[in-house]
Amino acid sequence: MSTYDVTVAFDGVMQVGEGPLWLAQEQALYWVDIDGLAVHRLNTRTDAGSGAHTSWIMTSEPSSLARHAGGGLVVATRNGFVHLDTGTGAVTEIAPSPFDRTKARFNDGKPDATGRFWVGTIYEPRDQPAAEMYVLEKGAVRLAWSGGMTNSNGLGFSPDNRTMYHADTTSHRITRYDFDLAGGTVANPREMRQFSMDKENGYGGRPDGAAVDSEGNYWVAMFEGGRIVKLSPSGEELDAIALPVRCPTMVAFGGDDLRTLYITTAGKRPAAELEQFPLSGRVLSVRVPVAGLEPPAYQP
Ligand SMILES: O=C(O)[C@H](O)[C@@H](O)[C@H](O)[C@H](O)CS(=O)(=O)O
Repeated sequence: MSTYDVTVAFDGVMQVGEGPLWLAQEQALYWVDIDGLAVHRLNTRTDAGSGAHTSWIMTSEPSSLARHAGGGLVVATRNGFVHLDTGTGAVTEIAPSPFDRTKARFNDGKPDATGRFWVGTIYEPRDQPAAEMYVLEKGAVRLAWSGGMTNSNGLGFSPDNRTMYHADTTSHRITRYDFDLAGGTVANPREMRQFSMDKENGYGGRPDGAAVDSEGNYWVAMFEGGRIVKLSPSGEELDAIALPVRCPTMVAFGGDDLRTLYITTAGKRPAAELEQFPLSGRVLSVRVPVAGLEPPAYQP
């Protein structure tokens, strides 16, 4: 395991920091606080001054972000997909969520190279694998698949766009799919990595949000595992980053060279955990030796 120097990128405390997204054009990191109902921006330009941090309050839980090709962001929220004009703060509905909002919300999402925004759900009762995968395509929402998962997470696409990576946090499993970019479909699911669910013997956490680097390796936040794990496309553990928090939630590559890994974390945790890990809820960052990929924009 390499040695990494983890620092605090943003010292505000999130309830459930998630969905980090780097916008190279702005040299800014965006992320959400799911239970805080907020979208945040950190302008990393040294001349940002008092404008370094901005946030916007949503009307329901935001869970993931995509850059909108027309400007601003697409935000996946419990109530549906909205456009956030980050210049004016205006929020405009794109499409309502098509599921029972009393039992589910949108969760982790990623745009594909054609500009579709893939977003899974979390089935909140967590008593059956009833989560779903949706796709926002040209303003319309379609169901990609249903079931087989409880908390949809860990979405990523290989650099050649021929593989989709996906995690179900609850079952501690990461799956690879053959991805048809032109058709927007997946096939041939194969287990990529099954993490131990034994919380009594060296528990390493469960896969949450993830990102794929320019070499095609998959970096995943291990919730309650206190680490980021780097996996090869076949699921072999190549490296790991130990963190000063127990609950990282997702990673995104940023910085002017895409070699800064930003890490969102959960702050809404038991008091004993917050005492042991006082940086819980912050946005962390760490320099890594490989560049990431800037996610594509959503195409309306
Ligand atoms: O993906 C999310 O919604 C957030 O990262 C967290 O809610 C996290 O995934 C979730 O709490 C993990 S679990 O349900 O406790 O396994």
